[in-house]
Amino acid sequence: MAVPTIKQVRAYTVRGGGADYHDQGDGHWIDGQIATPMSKYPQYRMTRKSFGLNVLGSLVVEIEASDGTVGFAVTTAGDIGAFIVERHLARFLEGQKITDIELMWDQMFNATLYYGRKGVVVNTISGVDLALWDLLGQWRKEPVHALLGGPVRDELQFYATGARPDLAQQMGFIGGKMPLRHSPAEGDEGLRKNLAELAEMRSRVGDDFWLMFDCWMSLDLNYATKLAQGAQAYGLKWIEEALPPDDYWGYADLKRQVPTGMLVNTGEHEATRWGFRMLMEMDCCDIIQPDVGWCGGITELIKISALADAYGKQVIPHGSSVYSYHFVATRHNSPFAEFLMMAPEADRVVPMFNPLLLDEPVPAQGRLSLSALDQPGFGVRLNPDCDLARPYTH
Ligand SMILES: C[C@H](O)[C@H](O)[C@@H](O)[C@@H](O)C(=O)O
Ligand SMILES: [Mg+2]
Repeated sequence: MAVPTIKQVRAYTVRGGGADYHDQGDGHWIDGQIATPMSKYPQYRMTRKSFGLNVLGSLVVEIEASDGTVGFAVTTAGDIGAFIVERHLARFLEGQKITDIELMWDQMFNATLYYGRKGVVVNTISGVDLALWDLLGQWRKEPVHALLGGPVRDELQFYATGARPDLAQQMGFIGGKMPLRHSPAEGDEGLRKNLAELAEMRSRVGDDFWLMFDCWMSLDLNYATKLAQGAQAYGLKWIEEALPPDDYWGYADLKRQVPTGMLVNTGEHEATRWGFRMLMEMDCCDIIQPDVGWCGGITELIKISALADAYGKQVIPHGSSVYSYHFVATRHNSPFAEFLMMAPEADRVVPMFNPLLLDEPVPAQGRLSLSALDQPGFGVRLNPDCDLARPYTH
């Protein structure tokens, strides 16, 4: 059977949730007061939308093959991503065999090296890469995890990220990751509030349920060290993304300074095998947390994960719905996954990329059977009710 070629690549944008899950309505827990690198500016302290965390919006990449098969994927890149796809990356895709994913990835990455390397450009390349894997799965009529060598477990288990770890425990998740709400700008009083919130949650969930802090790049080394030391009394399992992503030196120091047994994790805003090589060679963290929609896609995450395995590191991808589930299912060093609670009060399970994807599987009792991931590609469809725009063509 002749391998089809890529006939056309199309890039759409959409607002309101979806892959850019920070793009939510007012009052959502994810836009409450959460510590960020902008918290030192009082006018940007109370919500993250105030400084523009949701400016990008979702990018939808659709790839049509010569035999009519269509693959798609979504990521966080919005209009910028649509421009890059239509006006730059499409030339490396159209006319290529749909199986030549490594070749297309290498050309997309090297052609954008002069203005990319990380951030929204690699988010965009990731979105194209995920769409290519979806297309291949659609054509071969196989789920992506089968294309990656097959599952090593028959179900996935999840921790939940959100404002209510106590409710996540009742829903059967294996742990709860809380956004850190007070930044160093609020001084020792803010530190006390952070620890009080952890203490309160620990009192609700008992001693064995995992509790973690997500610090979203907002701290300095001294504050992070004091927070970790204070949190030991409440059994904090890990301190996540305490420092800005480029502070490899700070992470290496923090990992040496936290209480024995507490994990230092990071990586969701890191990209490519080279970025994660830095994290591992400098011994910055215990678990790496690449986002498959931001780090370079499945093609790059395969490389990152193999390197991590050689270092004896676990790879627990940042929450990215089906795009990470198919990967996690196939990796020995990915024993659990993240599920972001996207209900405004973090009080019920709703699809992570709601409302953009139809058939998006969600965990029940904190677990997801591989049988829920048996459809071709990533097993999801675009919601036709979502208002897609195509701002650029080529
Ligand atoms: C909950 C965190 O503040 C972020 O919103 C979240 O996207 C990310 O850091 C995570 O690890 O889920
Ligand atoms: Mg995080």
